[in-house]
Amino acid sequence: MQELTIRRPDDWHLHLRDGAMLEAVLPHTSRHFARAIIMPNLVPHVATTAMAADYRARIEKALPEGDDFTPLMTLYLTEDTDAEDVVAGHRSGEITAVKLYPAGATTNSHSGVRNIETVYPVFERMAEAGVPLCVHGEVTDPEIDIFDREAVFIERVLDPVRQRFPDLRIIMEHITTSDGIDFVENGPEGIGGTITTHHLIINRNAILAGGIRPHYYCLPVAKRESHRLALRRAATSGNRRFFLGTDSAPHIDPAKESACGCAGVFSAINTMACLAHVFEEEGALDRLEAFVSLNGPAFYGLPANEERIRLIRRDEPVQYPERIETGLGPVTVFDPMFPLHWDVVQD
Ligand SMILES: NC(=O)N[C@@H](CC(=O)O)C(=O)O
Ligand SMILES: [Zn+2]
Ligand SMILES: [Zn+2]
Repeated sequence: MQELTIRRPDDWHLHLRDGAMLEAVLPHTSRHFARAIIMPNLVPHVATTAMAADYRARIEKALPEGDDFTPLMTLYLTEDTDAEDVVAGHRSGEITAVKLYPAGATTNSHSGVRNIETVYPVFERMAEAGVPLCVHGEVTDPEIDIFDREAVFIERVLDPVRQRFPDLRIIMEHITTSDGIDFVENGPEGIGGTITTHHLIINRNAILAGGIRPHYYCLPVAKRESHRLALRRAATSGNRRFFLGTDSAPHIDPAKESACGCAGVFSAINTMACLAHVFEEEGALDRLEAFVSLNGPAFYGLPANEERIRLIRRDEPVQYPERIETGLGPVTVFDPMFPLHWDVVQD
């Protein structure tokens, strides 16, 4: 039996939704994670500091008794965002970051940004005030092949923004390509990147293995194997610029198992077990703590968590539910397609 003790991890990209879904999924994150960056793509989207404060209160109310979990709130950037509200919200501690969704890029992104230059004045104020920008990095141009949308976004949007606002802290979220890894790795200090659990495990073939597998469909869509290997190398390297953002994104099964299924993988329950497996496979268990517990807070200028969790490798596979009930319908749990032997124990 192998054992590993690490600082309690944080999740730097998480969808908790609202209402009954929030109540059903939150305990699976708060059990293992101390903090999470909470995505603002609700309907209606979290547009102002006041709305973020209300949402935070709903999250705190849904927390299981005794769980110590801090939601780090974000604002959904639109072409109407008030830069002064962003700066004031960040200064007061209510807002940790601002989230850029290109309009139409992903779930609930229709109010996102159409023309990037219209939000340049907001970036200007964010750069001055030290407010980080989280980015869903895909172009939405239908002419661009879906597998190329991340690389093209870097070229058309991210790189120009980075050059124009050298002081803006930017997190390229859920990186799925070696282009994304290169951008973060070779960029200046203020550029970071999150990597999901599932993109370390599946490549694009998983979505079409013997038929359409909607539970492996997420955005950005998984890419070819060489990209997955680049993600693994970056995540397990210890490089401080890369940290975990699970992008755990629950949708009820009928919404995924449909002629036009939603994008999103729900992985909150078994993420730590999957990651321990991946890091063990890469001979990098000693760098798991950097990826899940140290690099993220360092980037965001927050202290690492003091509490510890223990990971134990059991001889027998550890069982996780195939799906959870939510009150709205079942939500399928990410299946890594290998047995999980790692168990998380809290002392
Ligand atoms: N990742 C996804 O496939 N889906 C996310 C949105 C997002 O992070 O792009 C969701 O909210 O469902
Ligand atoms: Zn996204
Ligand atoms: Zn997401």
